Amino acid sequence: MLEHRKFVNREMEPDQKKEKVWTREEFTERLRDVGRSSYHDKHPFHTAMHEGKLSREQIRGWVANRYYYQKSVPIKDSAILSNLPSSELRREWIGRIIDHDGTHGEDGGIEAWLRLGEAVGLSREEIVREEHVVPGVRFSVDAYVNFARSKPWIEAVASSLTELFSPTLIAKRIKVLEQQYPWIDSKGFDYFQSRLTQAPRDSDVALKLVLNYCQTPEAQRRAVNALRFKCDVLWAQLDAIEKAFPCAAYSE
Ligand SMILES: O=C(O)c1cc(C(=O)O)c2c(n1)C(=O)C(=O)c1cc(C(=O)O)[nH]c1-2
Repeated sequence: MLEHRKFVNREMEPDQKKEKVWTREEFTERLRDVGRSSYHDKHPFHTAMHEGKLSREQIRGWVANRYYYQKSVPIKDSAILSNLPSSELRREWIGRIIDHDGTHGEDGGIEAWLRLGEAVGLSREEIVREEHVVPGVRFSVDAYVNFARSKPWIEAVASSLTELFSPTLIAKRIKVLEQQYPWIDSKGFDYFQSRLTQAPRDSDVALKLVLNYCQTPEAQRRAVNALRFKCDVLWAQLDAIEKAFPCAAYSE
């Protein structure tokens, strides 16, 4: 476990001198450092997925549990929206909710995730009933929604910056699923295809906001810590999934 990623006390790091404000470039690098050290692309469950080692049961467990994250993302974004102080900022953010919930006559990401569920052999009903969602996933996702509700909006925006790192992981995942898991109907991959354009656009907006609004050492430190928190949210989900669908089930 320890060789996969470094765990730090979020309150103590990063080591930023009180008086020093990072330049935009330095600040961006600090944020990217968080991804390099702590993003869930390095989680052993993802490593096993990428090596084609997951059983059907494990893939199904992952999809069924991730549904809880997917359905919570627009709730999280609605919480952020409610804390944004201007129409201009709310206009920037509102599209995220539509991306996931859809709009009249157009499906969103949650529907696409349910189609992925069907493509891996789950029924829509068992996903929506959350029969397979384990407590650790529920706790970590709920912590993310609560963070968005209760923290200053710019910290909540900073916590979404894991999306700076997701396109590389998702592009790899599409290839891996197609090549290593040919039993999955590739029609299920629409969700991931849409994220390849949505995530860079969203993280671009979020990064600009964070760079513009976090202008003191304290605000910058808080933004980095928010991103660390979010990496823990993603990591904890995979820990819980791995525990419920363990490595012993790798051989099918
Ligand atoms: O599959 C992934 O690895 C992954 C990661 C992330 C992320 O890094 O936060 C998101 C998503 N997917 C995703 O599908 C998604 O809609 C999403 C929204 C957010 C967010 O914090 O607002 N992150 C992510």
